Order: sequence, then C-alpha cells, then structure tokens
Amino acid sequence: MNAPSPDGYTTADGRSIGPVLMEMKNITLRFGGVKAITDISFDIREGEIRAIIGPNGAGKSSMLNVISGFYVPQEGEVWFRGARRPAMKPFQVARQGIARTFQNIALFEGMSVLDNIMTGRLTLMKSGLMAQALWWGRAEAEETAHRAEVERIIDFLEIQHIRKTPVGRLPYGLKKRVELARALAAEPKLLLLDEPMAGMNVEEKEDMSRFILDVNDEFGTTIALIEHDMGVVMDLSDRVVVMDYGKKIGDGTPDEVRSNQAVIDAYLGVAHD
Ligand SMILES: Nc1ncnc2c1ncn2[C@@H]1O[C@H](COP(=O)(O)OP(=O)(O)OP(=O)(O)O)[C@@H](O)[C@H]1O
Repeated sequence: MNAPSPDGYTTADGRSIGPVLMEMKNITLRFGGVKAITDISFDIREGEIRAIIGPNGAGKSSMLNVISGFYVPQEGEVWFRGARRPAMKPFQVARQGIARTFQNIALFEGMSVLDNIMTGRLTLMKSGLMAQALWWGRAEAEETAHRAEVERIIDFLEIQHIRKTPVGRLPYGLKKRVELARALAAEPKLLLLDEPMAGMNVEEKEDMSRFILDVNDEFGTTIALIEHDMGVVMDLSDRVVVMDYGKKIGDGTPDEVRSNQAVIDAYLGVAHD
C-alpha cells in the first residue's frame, strides 16, 4: 500500500481507494456519567473496507450509532461528503446514503424475503399511496424499477430460492444475508455492518466475507464494520480503528495494527470468540 494522500491510495491487492468520504473529528459521547467515546477522530475513504474493533464495552456500537445518526455526540463534528453534518434524525442520515445492519437482526419475520428487501428502498421511493391513487401509471413504473433493482440484489446475494419464504423460517446465516440485501437495496454510499458474522459457523462466515468483498468490488460501496472475529477483520479490511475504554488506541492497516503494542496489550492478547 502506498501512503494515503488527499486523493487516496492503492491497496496491497491493487484496489484504488478514493478521497475521504466520512470524517469523525474529536467525537465525545456520554451517557450520563458514562463516557462511551472520548475524543476520537478517524476517517473513512471512498471504496474502503474500514473496521472498528476493540474489547467488549470499548464503544464500537456507540461509534456506529453516531455515524448512523442514532446518537448525537456532545462534542465533535461529523463530516460526510465534504460537508459538516448537522444533528440529524436517522432517516435523514439514511437519505444521505448511509445504510446499516444491526447486531441483533431487525427484519420483519412474517414478511417474505422479497418484501423485506423492498422495505430497504423506502427512502428512495417518490410515489406514496396518494400518488399511486392519483397517478397510477407513474407509480406503477416506479414500483417496477424498484422491483428490478431488488431482483438484481437477490441474484447477486444468491437468495433466489428463498425469495418468497417468510424470514421467520430462515436459518440465522440466511437472515443475516437478507439483512445485508435490505441495506444494499437502499443503494448506500456508505454501508455500516454491526457484527455481520456474529453467531455464524465457519462456512457461513466464509460466505459472508465473500459477499462483503463482492459488494465492495461490484457495487463500489464503501463499508465500515464492527466485528469480533479477528481473522475475519484482518482478512477483509483495508484499515482498522482500534478502540479501548472509549479511546482510540490504534489506527492503520491490519499489519500496522497487529504490531501495535497497545493493541496487543488491550485486545489481541485476550481470547475472543
Ligand atoms: N444507551 C446507553 N446508555 C448508557 N450507557 C450505554 C449505552 N450504550 C452504551 N453504553 C455504555 O457505553 C460503553 C460503550 O458501549 P458500546 O456498546 O458502544 O461498546 P461495544 O464496544 O460496542 O461493546 P460490545 O462489543 O460488547 O457490543 C459501555 O460502557 C456501555 O455500557
């Protein structure tokens, strides 16, 4: 990898990474007396796969929630696509092109896979029910276009065989893949994955890793993820932020992070599942 410049850098495997897409500047987040995040800064570049790691309670989910607008930090600035982001509701952040998956799967269990993925396109839909009633032709054309995009994602993630199946009947690994599909349906510029491999067996983890890499490669989606499985993180990520007790203790390529003594002490020396 060459050194990051304002325009980007080239990864060891020859991928071109672009300029900064999102920048967190001196973020501090408190819950009453608990400081979940203390003065953390880092950036995410266009086209990157960026990981946030750290022991339990380090503040990783809190950071993801700041990025997605669920939490507004007491101090610091969030910059996205070259502009400072004012305090926003999560749906406004989603409209700006940031989609996410959750640590505990958040799908509609009684609805089919297809309909669950369609809900991912809600932020992109222009015609509401009223428009459908008044101007049926246009609303129908829009619906057809949304369906076509959803079918493309279904093919891409190899879930054609379960498209009509209610999500509640699916095994865990497939539910996680449907959640990824729903997030992708929003055509995000930045995709946030909260422990995408949690609870998966080795084969499911391999599948999910491949899909994450393919999404990054084929859709050009920038990805930020939290993950406990260190092998997975180091294989997947271009750069890694390491948190401990709400502070940033490391930031760099997997190799740089692996050899950082503070990281070894805080995290790598401790067994994690
Ligand atoms: N809604 C909340 N209210 C109060 N304290 C919170 C809240 N959310 C997180 N915290 C506290 O903030 C700190 C960071 O928690 P966070 O969940 O962000 O860590 P994490 O690194 O994601 O942990 P894990 O790996 O266990 O998911 C912890 O001390 C946690 O107890």
